[in-house]
This record gives sequence, C-alpha cells and structure tokens, in this order.
Amino acid sequence: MAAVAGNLGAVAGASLNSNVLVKLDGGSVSSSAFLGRKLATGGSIKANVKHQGVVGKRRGVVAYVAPSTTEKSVNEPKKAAGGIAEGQKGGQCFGVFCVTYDLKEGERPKTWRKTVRIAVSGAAGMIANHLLFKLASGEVFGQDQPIALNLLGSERSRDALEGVAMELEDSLFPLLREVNIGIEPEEVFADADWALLIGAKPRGPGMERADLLDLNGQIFANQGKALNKVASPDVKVLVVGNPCNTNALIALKNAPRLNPRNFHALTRLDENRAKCQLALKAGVFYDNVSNMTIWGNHSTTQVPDFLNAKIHGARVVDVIQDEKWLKEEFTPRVQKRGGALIQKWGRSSAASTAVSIADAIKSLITPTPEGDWFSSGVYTNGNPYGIAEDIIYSMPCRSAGDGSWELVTDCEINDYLRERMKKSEDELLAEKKCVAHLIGQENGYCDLPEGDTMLPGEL
Ligand SMILES: NC(=O)c1ccc[n+]([C@@H]2O[C@H](COP(=O)([O-])OP(=O)(O)OC[C@H]3O[C@@H](n4cnc5c(N)ncnc54)[C@H](O)[C@@H]3O)[C@@H](O)[C@H]2O)c1
Repeated sequence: MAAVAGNLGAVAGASLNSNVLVKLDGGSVSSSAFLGRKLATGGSIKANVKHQGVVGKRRGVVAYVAPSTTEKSVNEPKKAAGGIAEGQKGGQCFGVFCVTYDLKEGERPKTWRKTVRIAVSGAAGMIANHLLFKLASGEVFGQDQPIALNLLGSERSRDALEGVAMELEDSLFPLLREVNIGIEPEEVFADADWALLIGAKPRGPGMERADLLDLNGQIFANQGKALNKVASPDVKVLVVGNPCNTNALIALKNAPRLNPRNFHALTRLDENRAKCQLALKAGVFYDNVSNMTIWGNHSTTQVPDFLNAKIHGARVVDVIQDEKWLKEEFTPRVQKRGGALIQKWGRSSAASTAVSIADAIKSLITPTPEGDWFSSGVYTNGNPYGIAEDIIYSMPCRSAGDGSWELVTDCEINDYLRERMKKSEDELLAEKKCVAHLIGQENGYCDLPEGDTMLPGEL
C-alpha cells in the first residue's frame, strides 16, 4: 500500500509501523495494518490515514472525501471476509486514496449513491489503461455513482500497477473514492461488486493453443476460487482475457457460491465491429444499426448475425440486398478484424476493447431499449436455439438494467446460421474438454478442431 499523498507527504521517508497514531495538521491520523509501499526515499509507511475536519482545506480534497451517504466508507472499520486479514481487503490502498476525511453531516454529497467496488485484473495492461479512466470519470456507472477500484496485477507488473495508481491519483476524479492494489486475487477481489478479468498471459512464440488454454485456464481457476471466497455474492464477472469464453467457464465452475448467470465473456467488441461494417456498407451512421448478435466463441468461428440485425428498424438483408457481400466479405471481416488491426499498428486492440467493456457494463445496468438487444457470452443453461448446455456461448440478451439479463428467444435461425453456430459450439465443446481438469471433470483430452481460430495477435 502507499499511504502517502497530500498532507501526508510530509512524512515521506519515515517508516511507520501499524497501529501508530500520527498527528498531522491538527487532524488525527490513525494507521491500519496495510503493507507499506516503498517510497522514493526508501522508507515505507504503514498507515491508513484518517484525517478529520479538513474538508475544503485544499483544492480537490473534497473530491476524495469518502463518507457521504455511502456505506462503504474507508473510515469505517472493515469487516473480515473469507479469511482475509482485516486491513488487507481489496489489496493495499494507494496514495491519496488512503486519505479519508470525516465530513460533517451537512457537508456530505447527498446525491451520491452507494459506492460500487470494481475489481480489475491485468490492471497494468493496455486495455485497463484505457478502461480505468473511463470507470473513474463516471462515464460508465454514472455521474452520481462513486466507485472503488481494486486493481490486480501480476508479480511482473507490480511496479507498473503503482504507476497506474499514481496516474489515477493525479487525475483528481471526484467519484473515485478508493484505489487498492495487489497481486493476490483473494485480497483484491474482496467485496467486489464487479470483477473485470482482463489479465491473461499472451501466447508465446511456438506455443500450442492447447498450452495456452491450460496456462490461462489455471489463472482463471484461481481467480474463480478467489471470487467464490471473497467477492460480493452478486458480483458480476466479465471475462476479457483470452480465450475468454472458456476462461469464463473455468472461473464459473470454480465459483459454485456465485450465480452462473452473472458470468460473461466479452463479445461486445465483435458486436461493435459488426455494427460498424454494416453502417459503412449501408451508408448510415452506426447508431442506426441495432439487433446485432454475435453467436458463439470469441474466435474466428464467431457468427455475426446479419439475418436478424436491423438498420433503421428494417432487416439488414432488405437494406443491403447483397447476400454475397454479407456472407463472403462482412462475415470474415468481422471475424478477423482483430488481426487486421494488429497488422496496421503492431498491437492488439486496447482502446476499442475498453470502450466495448464499458458498453457491456452499461448494457447490464441500463434497461435495454425496446425491441433491441446486445451480445454477451453467457452460460447456456436453457436456450431455445439447441446450443449445448454448460458452456459460455455468445447470444442475444436484454437487461432490465439491474445487472441481470434475459435471453432473446425469438431470433430466426436459418440453415446458414445454424451450420456456423454449430461450428463455434463444437469449438467451445472441444476447448471445454481440454480444460476438464480445471472444471472438476474427468476424462479430458485436447483435440481442438483443425486450424487456428483464435483471434490473431490477441493471444
Ligand atoms: N474479449 C475481447 O474482445 C478481447 C479483445 C482484446 C484483447 N483481449 C484479451 O485481453 C487480454 C489483455 O489484453 P491487453 O492488451 O490488456 O494485454 P497486456 O499484455 O497489455 O496486459 C495484460 C496484463 O495482465 C497482467 N497479468 C498477466 N497475468 C495476470 C494474472 N494472473 N493476474 C493479474 N494480472 C495478470 C500482465 O502482467 C499485464 O500487465 C489478452 O488476453 C487479450 O487477448 C480480449
């Protein structure tokens, strides 16, 4: 943890043990048992600061004030959860986010809602570097919604994680009430209302696809176990790290306490890409494209559904009237968009992925517009499309805006779609066999379909 910022900068360089009481600027500073961040001076501070009665004393301070009407104020003693030592929940509080101020009742921002706690893995990576600032700005959860960020990194990205937290400090986001960092999922996921699982190992040179499934699968098995143990019982889990459908299944299977319906694999980027291509072809602005389903796996077997999609409320097939283009150009273009982007600038999509994560969250916390739907990789426990049960498969969903979703059950499926949907389903069933040892099943074997269908460069 870093407990050094603002007024506390004066003590930088000191090494404070836990349970020390420090008087500072007339306020009282009490410490908790957080681990200290190494300071530039080589010292470390083990203090969680409680500074009273200084609201408005320096510009921007009020922006970080916690208590308000939120019940998750860092001023309140933290209850132990899931065997996590008190003071370690959520990871280690960082810098200015360790400073909390007691506000007088009348000074609390009454319009703010209960703090939402968001755990983000791979927080020092490229996607998170875009996403975290969207979350903190209020763009995703709303301008009256304070948030706490619990950031999970890997051993290798420990320093980078602090760099990210420093940038969050310097951004002075009014709604950002806490930033906690750590490398232990059981600490970082504590009390999480949302878990955005982005961090994963990239595919190394010469690495077989099966090896990657196993390597990343172990990460998601551990993270599933940690979520099961310490996250909020209603935590919404969005898996981004590839292969995201199977990783989501692994996390779900390792979290029996949690509702399987709360696990999602991100296919919103694919949906957005498909909408963009249809808009381009039809010569319309892309917000006129609706009802876009991505069926199946987030791989090149995914099926962008032009049969049920609409432009200006009319069927795409009636507006574009070029079936050959829809089948032979549109479909592979969406399936391989990730690779095309990498060829252009040498790295995988990060900003547009972050946008699509924001979109995916907003789709679950906002009522879906009448007649429309969104795509998400969801648990196939009962569906009218004949998709195998017990996998994570992208399908059309609607939400009442409370974090839950319902399947759209009346899509038209023709032979063209059915054949391709089956291929993607077969791929997911094969991936599931490969990771049987990680989801409590026996007799696993890895016999993946011919060809490399994972998105190029994204693995
Ligand atoms: N589903 C999608 O639409 C989609 C789109 C783009 C990328 N992705 C995937 O998202 C993932 C992240 O992409 P990126 O560009 O941010 O990668 P990145 O390499 O920039 O960042 C990944 C970060 O995760 C960290 N990490 C690795 N293992 C970890 C672990 N066990 N716990 C916590 N952190 C860990 C790494 O140290 C790194 O900082 C990749 O798997 C990529 O394939 C998915």
